[in-house]
Amino acid sequence: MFELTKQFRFEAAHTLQRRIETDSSRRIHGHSYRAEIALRGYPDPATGMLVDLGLFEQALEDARDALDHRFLDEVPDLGPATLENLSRWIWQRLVPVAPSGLYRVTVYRDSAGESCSYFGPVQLAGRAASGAAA
Ligand SMILES: Nc1nc2c(c(=O)[nH]1)N=C([C@H](O)[C@H](O)COP(=O)(O)OP(=O)(O)OP(=O)(O)O)CN2
Ligand SMILES: [Zn+2]
Repeated sequence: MFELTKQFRFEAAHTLQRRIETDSSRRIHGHSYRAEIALRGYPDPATGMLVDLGLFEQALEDARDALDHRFLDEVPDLGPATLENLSRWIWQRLVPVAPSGLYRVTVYRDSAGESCSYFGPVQLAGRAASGAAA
């Protein structure tokens, strides 16, 4: 099994309703984010590639463009702009266009040492079915 990853960066603004740090979180402020998308599978013996990284990059461009230099509170279907919702939103945006083998979307906020990964509904179902601890 191979895992092939591609990253993109985006800068975006948001507000967040929280129980702590309420004032600063509710004010519009910005973060630098880094998204990593992982495909898993086996390379085509003829090309030696799981997928051409150029095609992979094209699939990510639309998601990056929809987030970069945006006010995340206004991005349709995102909900509160948390790392959790961002990673799932990118996954859902990629599902129709990403090469097969989409495995994980991780969104990093490096300045705070934070990240969140979304694995999609198929893997979650598999984990639950196998009795793996959450
Ligand atoms: N489960 C989650 N909890 C929190 C999230 C999240 O995405 N998932 N996000 C936040 C805040 O947005 C995040 O911690 C940033 O905090 P903020 O005060 O806005 O900015 P910082 O000064 O900490 O980070 P910089 O990017 O360096 O400005 C909270 N909880
Ligand atoms: Zn924030």
